[in-house]
Amino acid sequence: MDILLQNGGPILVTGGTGQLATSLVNLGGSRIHRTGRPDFDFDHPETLASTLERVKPVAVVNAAAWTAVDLAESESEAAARANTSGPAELARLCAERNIPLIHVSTDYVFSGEKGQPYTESDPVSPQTVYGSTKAEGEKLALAANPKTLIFRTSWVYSAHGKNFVRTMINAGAKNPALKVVGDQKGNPTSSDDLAGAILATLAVIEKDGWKDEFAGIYHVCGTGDTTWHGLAVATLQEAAHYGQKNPEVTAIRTEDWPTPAKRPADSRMDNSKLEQVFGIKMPHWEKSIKQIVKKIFAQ
Ligand SMILES: NC(=O)C1=CN([C@@H]2O[C@H](COP(=O)(O)OP(=O)(O)OC[C@H]3O[C@@H](n4cnc5c(N)ncnc54)[C@H](OP(=O)(O)O)[C@@H]3O)[C@@H](O)[C@H]2O)C=CC1
Ligand SMILES: Cc1cn([C@H]2C[C@H](O)[C@@H](COP(=O)(O)OP(=O)(O)O[C@H]3O[C@@H](C)C(=O)[C@@H](O)[C@H]3O)O2)c(=O)[nH]c1=O
Repeated sequence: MDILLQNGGPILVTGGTGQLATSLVNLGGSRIHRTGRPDFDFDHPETLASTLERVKPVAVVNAAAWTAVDLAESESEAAARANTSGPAELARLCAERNIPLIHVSTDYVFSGEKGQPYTESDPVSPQTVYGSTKAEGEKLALAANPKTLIFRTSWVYSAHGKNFVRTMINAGAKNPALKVVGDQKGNPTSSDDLAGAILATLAVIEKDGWKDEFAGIYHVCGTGDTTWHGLAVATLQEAAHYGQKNPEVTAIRTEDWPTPAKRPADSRMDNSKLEQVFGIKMPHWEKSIKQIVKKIFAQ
């Protein structure tokens, strides 16, 4: 059964064949209109207005972003076009049309030093170019359209696209032993679960009509937390059910896996606002990882 009402207008989903855009297309039914490069390209801002003019959406979900965290350190201008100025212009165009925008953001807007799950009222303090460009994008999108909702998510994985879970399955198939950082904590999120939450939110907005209190920031990540090492172990244990040999997975420290961008040590986020405002509960990551690994081996 479709989550969205059958008889509404088109919902524009940006992000081409990315993880979240694909999940939205798969779950959202006939009202989802997916767009991506070259038709919709933040590097060519004129394509934003032309896409909105053509599709005439009743709402927009922005799932397009620069997500290469390390590469952003050296490609900061392109990252800023995709994560900051592009979303700001998209929000402005949505405001002109008086339509809601769900803009997706990240746990990497936080430094990771709080020691407890972050809430929406915690100040951002990004430590990377990716995180800074996303934090700035949030601010500008909120300012440009009074009907903006920012959905901050984290550690997104799915059966398609580039993500840590697929990387671990591929690496595990080739290597007898893997090393994975065990001192960075967060909430793994299935892109299908995130898509489900976005569609359920749009359904509430359509059913109740727009309310000004809907605008603002929401944390929307898988329930439950772990480390990257914990996620790797859970993924490979599940993969073993499908005949993959289980490699040994050793937990290492952040300093033993040097990267250009410094990841937050603890970017756990609290989802309670999403439940309070929209009545949406996110599934536990340990349940969702089983579904996604199953999908990966069914391909
Ligand atoms: N992946 C993750 O772990 C996390 C993601 N997020 C956020 O969730 C959202 C969705 O991420 P996810 O689906 O994983 O991302 P993906 O990297 O899977 O997909 C992103 C898409 O954005 C498109 N894109 C990149 N640059 C531009 C541009 N300049 N103009 C237009 N489109 C562009 C890409 O297009 P093309 O296919 O042409 O390259 C790609 O299809 C993003 O906002 C991201 O910041 C938040 C937390 C974690
Ligand atoms: C592949 C690999 C990574 N690692 C480490 C590096 C890093 O600290 C951590 C995560 O690795 P990745 O680089 O794959 O993940 P990363 O690109 O940092 O993932 C992030 O993407 C962006 C888009 C987000 O918004 C974040 O929420 C988060 O999901 O695991 C290992 O320790 N061993 C490995 O074999």
